[in-house]
Amino acid sequence: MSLLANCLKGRVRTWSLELCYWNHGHLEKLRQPSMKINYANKLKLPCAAHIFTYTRHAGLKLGLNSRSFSSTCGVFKSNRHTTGHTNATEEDDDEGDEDAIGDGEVDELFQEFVPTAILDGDHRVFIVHPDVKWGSKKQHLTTAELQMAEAAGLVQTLQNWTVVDKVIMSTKTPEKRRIFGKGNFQTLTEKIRKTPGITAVFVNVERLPPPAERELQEAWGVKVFDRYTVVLHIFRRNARTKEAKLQISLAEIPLLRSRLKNEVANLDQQGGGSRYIMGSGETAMEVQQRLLKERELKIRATLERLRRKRHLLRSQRKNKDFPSVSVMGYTNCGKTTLIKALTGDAGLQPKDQLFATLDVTVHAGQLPSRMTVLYVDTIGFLSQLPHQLIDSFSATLEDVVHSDLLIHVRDISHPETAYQKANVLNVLKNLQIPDRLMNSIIEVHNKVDLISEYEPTEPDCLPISALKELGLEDLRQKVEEGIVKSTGKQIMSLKVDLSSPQLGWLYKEAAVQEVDDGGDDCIATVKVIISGAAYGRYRKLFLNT
Ligand SMILES: Nc1nc2c(ncn2[C@@H]2O[C@H](COP(=O)(O)OP(=O)(O)OP(=O)(O)O)[C@@H](O)[C@H]2O)c(=O)[nH]1
Ligand SMILES: [Mg+2]
Repeated sequence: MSLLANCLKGRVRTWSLELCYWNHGHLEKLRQPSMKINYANKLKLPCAAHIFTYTRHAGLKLGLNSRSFSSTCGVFKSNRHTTGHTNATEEDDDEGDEDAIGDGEVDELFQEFVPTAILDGDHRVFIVHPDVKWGSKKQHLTTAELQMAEAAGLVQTLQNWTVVDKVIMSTKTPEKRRIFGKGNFQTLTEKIRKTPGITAVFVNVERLPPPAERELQEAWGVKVFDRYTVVLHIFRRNARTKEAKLQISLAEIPLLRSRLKNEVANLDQQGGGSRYIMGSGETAMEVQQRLLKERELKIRATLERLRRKRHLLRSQRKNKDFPSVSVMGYTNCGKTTLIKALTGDAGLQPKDQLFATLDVTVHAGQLPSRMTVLYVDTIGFLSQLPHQLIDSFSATLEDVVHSDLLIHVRDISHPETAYQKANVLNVLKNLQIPDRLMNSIIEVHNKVDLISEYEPTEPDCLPISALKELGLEDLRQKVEEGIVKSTGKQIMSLKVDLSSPQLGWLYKEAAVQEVDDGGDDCIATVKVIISGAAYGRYRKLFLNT
């Protein structure tokens, strides 16, 4: 009490710090009406495991602005990365938009609460892959070695993270807290404890429940991560746009909840976790849970505002009559490289990195008939990711649902290519992509340049190399056929009277490809891509039929 009170002394204003709670049993109530709210920047609290603060002003209860709040070893930490990079996404143009969501507002939410385990710098990682040999959890179409290679790839994607050692250990009981049987667990624990210099263990499972995470951490004496945590960390480092940042913040809420449960369980062991906070009628756990709930609602509301804006932009695109093609596939399969090759958009930056693209971006390209299409670059998929993560990105993936055609890019040189395909189709199924789109998928086998003798593995697939620009003309042709089919547009040759407004009308309402007047001043043959509805209007207006 005295430490905190002394630290705060002398800083002015009308706010009051209502309570603070210390892990070593102190329960204090402070009432200092003359305290400045951003004191916490300067505070260093040597052994506070939790500080819960909320302020009251004119009867309103407000969450403390955590940008100015830091707890030395608390559940949350603030973090301020600077990201200089921007992506040309639709959201960039906020000017004149009354409902615009400011960068500051989003950054504040993004930086506000970060699960501490994610923040703690660089890691020397020991990877454990539980190999389930039978039962419903057994993975088909892949092997433990390939899964381990993917796990190592995830770690190596993170700058300054290194893999120190890896172990594949078989288990019959992956759902148990310790995941492995007694003997294997003991062998593993000895190996981990004997490996010098490791700072974390990455258990290659979808999600570890909080009690399991706590127990493993205690047994191994270092931080323990699951796939969810590692992937979120990659996302956090790669996020550029407002929407991606908010989606990540939303996906982190379950992690924050788990950490909270672990912290409170630790406090309970010390005899202090379930105490009521004086005057509030709530326990420490309840206060934090409430704050998290409030945060979740705020993020969801902001995402909804962005979603509405995205919806508006999408309908504007539709009005301009540009068909859209969503390019999706497993992470690192070459989606961005392909769009760059199809559109010549130099702004696109393909990278040999998992989850390089986190933002949906749209790029215009031309088809053989000179029809303009918009290619939508999307976030890559990964096997064994919890629904929460996919759900938080579902607003972004709405673009996929609303496109006219899908291209499924596969890295055909990858040893797990069949497994990756099964995962992508599974995610699409869960996203409830309409049948008409599922049936329109163009499957592209990318990176054929890396295979000495390519043999098609399924009918109707197109071999290409996005990097070497091979097979792209065939792909454009196939996209055009698909678009014509899915949009109900037709390619027609019309005899047009050049003395009437017909040609001008066609330029406005359809996509004119060619005008051939054959030396005749009055009549031209015009090749046009036109929707059934527009052609009906044309006939009514100019042909009286
Ligand atoms: N050899 C070869 N490499 C390719 C080809 N296409 C893409 N790549 C490489 O594969 C890596 C990943 O490419 P990206 O286009 O970033 O892949 P992505 O699917 O957009 O990846 P995420 O956005 O991370 O999901 C890069 O190093 C590319 O140069 C190809 O046809 N041949
Ligand atoms: Mg990409």
